[in-house]
Amino acid sequence: LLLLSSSLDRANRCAPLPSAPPLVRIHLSPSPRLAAGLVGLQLTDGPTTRCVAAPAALALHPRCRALVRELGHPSRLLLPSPLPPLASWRLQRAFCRRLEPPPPPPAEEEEGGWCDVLFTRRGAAPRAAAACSAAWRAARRVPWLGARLAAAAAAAAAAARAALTPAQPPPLALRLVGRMPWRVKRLAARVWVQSCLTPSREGAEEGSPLLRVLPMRMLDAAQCDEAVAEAEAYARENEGWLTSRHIAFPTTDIPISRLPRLQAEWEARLFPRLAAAVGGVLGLDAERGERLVPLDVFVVKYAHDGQRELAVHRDNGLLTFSLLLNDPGDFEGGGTYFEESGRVYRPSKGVGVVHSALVRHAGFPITSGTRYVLVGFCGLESPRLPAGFAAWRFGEPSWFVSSRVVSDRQLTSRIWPASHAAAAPPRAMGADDSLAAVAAAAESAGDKAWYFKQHKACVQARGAAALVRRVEAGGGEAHEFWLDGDDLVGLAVRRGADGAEAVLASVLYREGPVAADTRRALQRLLPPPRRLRSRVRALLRRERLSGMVHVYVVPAERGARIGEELVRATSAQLFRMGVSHHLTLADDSGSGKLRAWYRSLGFVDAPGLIGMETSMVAHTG
Ligand SMILES: O=C(O)CCC(=O)C(=O)O
Ligand SMILES: [Fe+2]
Repeated sequence: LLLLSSSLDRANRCAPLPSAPPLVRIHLSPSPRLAAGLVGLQLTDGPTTRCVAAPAALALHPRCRALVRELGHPSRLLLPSPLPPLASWRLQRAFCRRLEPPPPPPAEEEEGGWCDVLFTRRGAAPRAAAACSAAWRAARRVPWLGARLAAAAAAAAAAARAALTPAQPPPLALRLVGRMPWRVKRLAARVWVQSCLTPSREGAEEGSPLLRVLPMRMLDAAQCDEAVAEAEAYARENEGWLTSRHIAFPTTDIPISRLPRLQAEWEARLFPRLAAAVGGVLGLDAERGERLVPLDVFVVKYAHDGQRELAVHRDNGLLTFSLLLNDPGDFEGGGTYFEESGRVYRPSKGVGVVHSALVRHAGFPITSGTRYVLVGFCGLESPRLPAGFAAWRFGEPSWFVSSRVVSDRQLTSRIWPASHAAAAPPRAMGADDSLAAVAAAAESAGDKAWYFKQHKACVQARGAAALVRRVEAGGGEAHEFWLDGDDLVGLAVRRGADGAEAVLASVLYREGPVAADTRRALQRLLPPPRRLRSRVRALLRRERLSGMVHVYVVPAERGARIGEELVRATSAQLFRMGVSHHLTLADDSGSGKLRAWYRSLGFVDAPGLIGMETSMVAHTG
C-alpha cells in the first residue's frame, strides 16, 4: 500500500513541455492584431466573443479543436494572409464557412488581454491511470469476478467510511484503519470516493461547464501592481510570506483578509464580476438560491529562490480562479497546468483562468524570476448539488479527493450533472396553466387518472431534479433526461415561438435488482447481438434491468410518433448509463395493439419475468 501510495504521489508532477511547444493564443477581444501565418477564429460564447490565434496546421489538430469547442462556437475565420486552397477548405470544413480578412484591430493593442495555451507532452502516467480504471471497470463487469470485486470494494468502502466519519462509531475491526499511517488512510479514502461514484453518474460529457477552463480579464495593470505592492509590504512588515495555510498542497501566500485594499477591491468589483461570469457559464439561477460563495482568496508567490511549483492537486471548493498579477516577462515557465488536457495556461497581466476546483491542476514550475497570482477558491450554493455535498466535499479530511484514481469527469459529473444547463437553460414549467390544459384534455380523452398524475410528477421534476442530458432534435424539439433520485425521467419538449417550452411526453424508468434466474431468462430471451464487438461488450457487461413505470403523450400530440421517439431516445440514454435491458408491462386486455407497438420498438414477450405475465423486454441502446 505504501509503495502504491508513494508512486501515486510521484505521479503528481506536471508533464513536461517540448522544447518548442505548440502554442495557441486566446485573445479576449474579438478583433486582435494577428501576425502573418496565423489564422484567427472568432468564438462566441453567450455575450462574449473571443478570438483564438494559431498556425493553420495546429488549429486543425484534435487538441486544438477540443480547446475551441470548450471556448465557444466559431462564428468567423479570420485570415490575415492567404492560405493554400486546401488548407482554407479544411479550416472551413472544421470550423465555419465565414472566411474574412481580420477587421482593423483596436487602437490599444491587446486591450482585452490574452492567455497563451501550451500543449505539454502527455506523460505515460495519466494514460496508465486511465488504463487502470478502465481495467477495473471492465473487471467489474465480468459476471463471476465482478460480483466478488464489487463485494470487496464495498467492504473496503465501509472500512474507509467508518474511519472517515467519526459520527458513526466504526465496528471494532474497522477501527484499525483509523490507526493506520496517514498514507494508508488516504488510500482507503480514495477507494471510498471511487465507490461513491455510481456508474450512472460516470462520464460527464465534453460539454460539461465544469470541464471548461475560461480565461477572463479581471483587473487592470495598476490594480495588479497595487495588489503585489500591498502583499510584499505586508510580508516585509510582518512574519513574511506564509507557507502553512494549506495542508496537502501548501502555497507560499498571504490571504486577502490581511490585505485591506485588495480585500475592498475584491468585494466591490472583482467578486461581483467573477460571480456574474461564472453564473452565466454554469447557468446559475439566483431566484432558485444558486450563488457563488468565496471560501479562501489569497496572493501566491512563486520565486526562483523559493517555491517554484505546486504539484498536481484538486482544490477545496467548487471553482477556482488564478489571476496573474505581474508581467509574464518577469519570469520564465510558470502557468496553470491541467492534467487531463495536458495544457498550460499562461495569461497576460490582469487575466485570470477560471476552472473547476475538482479538475486536477498544478502551478507549472517557473525556471527564473517571480510569479505572483491571486488565487480564489469558491463554493457554490445550489439545490442542484447532491444532498450531502457540503459534508462530502468540505468534510475532514478534505484532501481525499486529490486522487488520481478518481477521474475529473467522474467527479464533475457527480457534483454537477446538469452539463447542458448553460448551453440551453431549461425553463421550469412555470406554466401550471399548461398542465391544467393537459389535465382537461386528458379527462376528455378518457385517460386513466394515474397516467396524468405520473406525467404531472415528471413535468414537475423538470428543474427540480438533475439534468443529465439534453439532446436537440431540430425544429425546436428536444429530449431531456433528468435524474430524480434513482429514477430516470425522459421528456420530449418543444420550444414555442415565444421561447416558452411545453412538455409533449414523459417516460419514467426505475432500475430493479436482477436475480440469477432473471439473468438467465434475459440471456435466453435476448441473446447477445450478432456483431462481434457488441457481443463482446454484452458478455463483459453485467445485466442491469430498468423497468418502464409509464409513458405518456399529451392528447394533442398523439399519432405523431412522439412517444416512440422518446422511448427510443430514453433507451439510448439508459444504455449510456450502463443499463443493459429495459422492461415494460404491456397489458392491452388482449387487443394486441399495445404489445405490437412495443414489438416495433424491439421488445420481445417475456412471460413470467419478474413474476408478471405481461412483461416484455428489450436490449437498451
Ligand atoms: O499557480 C497556479 O496558477 C495554480 C495555483 C493553484 O492551483 C492553487 O493555489 O491551488
Ligand atoms: Fe489549485
